[in-house]
Amino acid sequence: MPCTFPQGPSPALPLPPRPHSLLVPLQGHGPPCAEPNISGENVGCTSQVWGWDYNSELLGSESQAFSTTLQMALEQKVFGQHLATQVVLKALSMHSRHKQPRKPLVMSFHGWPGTGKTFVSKIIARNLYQHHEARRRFVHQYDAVLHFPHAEHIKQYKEQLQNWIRGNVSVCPRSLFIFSEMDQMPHGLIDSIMPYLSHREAINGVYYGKAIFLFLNNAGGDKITEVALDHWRRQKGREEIPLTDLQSILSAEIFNNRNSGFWNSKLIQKNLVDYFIPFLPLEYKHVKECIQEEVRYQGHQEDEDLIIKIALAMSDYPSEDRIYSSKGCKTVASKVNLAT
Ligand SMILES: Nc1ncnc2c1ncn2[C@@H]1O[C@H](COP(=O)(O)OP(=O)(O)OP(=O)(O)O)[C@@H](O)[C@H]1O
Repeated sequence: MPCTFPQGPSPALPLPPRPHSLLVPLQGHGPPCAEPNISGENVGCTSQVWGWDYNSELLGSESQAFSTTLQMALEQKVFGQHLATQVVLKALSMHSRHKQPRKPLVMSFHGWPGTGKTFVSKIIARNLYQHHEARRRFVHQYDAVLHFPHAEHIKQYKEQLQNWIRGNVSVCPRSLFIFSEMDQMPHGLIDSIMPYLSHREAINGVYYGKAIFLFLNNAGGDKITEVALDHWRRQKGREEIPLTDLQSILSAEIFNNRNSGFWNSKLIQKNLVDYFIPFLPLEYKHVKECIQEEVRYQGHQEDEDLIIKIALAMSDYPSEDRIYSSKGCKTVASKVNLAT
């Protein structure tokens, strides 16, 4: 069963003419089709080669083991994001248990830079697909700035994006799609994948319910910070910030904000995003933990004074109280490198 697929775009260049290819879904026991990944390279997707079928649902004890390992990774490595980690864990555990989930799992991460959105998406990818070769085949990253730089090419991008998703899911149903820099996404582009995110059986023989979509956005970050700051000013704990309020604030904000890739998006209107996940602004103590982690990673001796100095310098918002780091933990590695 031969398959041909479109090639991915050359980053930041006008798109080459794209072949109209016939996408043949992999049905049960046929030989593996070549898979289009973002680099345009064709690789197969035989999910069993690593001793584990990544395309099948997790059964009882496997599901429990997956949840426990993911929970440990999130709790140990991610600082100050109790809301995000709770929701991610619940959503993934539920989705991975089902043989035929009703729809793909769609999560939208929101927050200031450096708060852990990409970091968490990497932890998810690593835990879902432990083998690096599996990650290469099942995990697909799209960077709006890199892959969709020219708003005037939106028509081509729409077709291309549909082809990539259709092609990837037809051979690797449990594919993970990560869209970063969503704020730079040309308006309307993301709606082109709407049919794949809806509740359906299969479209032209391809079933999308097992796929997972993650959207990473800065849009909504200011609103999250407003809510967090308001809580802090009313002397309420970070843990008391209500998730449900934030979720509705986020969906409204990204729909109405012209600086968001979801501006006026039908995906939002039709409620196809399952979870809007807030990444809270990081406080001094979280930045300090990031610095400690980085000091260890770079193999330096822990120097408490130095760690405090860097963490204090990074806590800069709002200017009068300096509770949060406006860059999160983003520049920690270079700061530690320079200071040691
Ligand atoms: N909450 C966190 N806990 C632990 N480390 C973090 C956290 N947030 C950020 N980091 C560290 O900072 C680095 C940069 O963060 P990350 O790339 O996840 O930010 P981001 O939220 O995706 O930012 P942007 O919106 O600019 O893409 C991570 O690789 C990680 O080392």
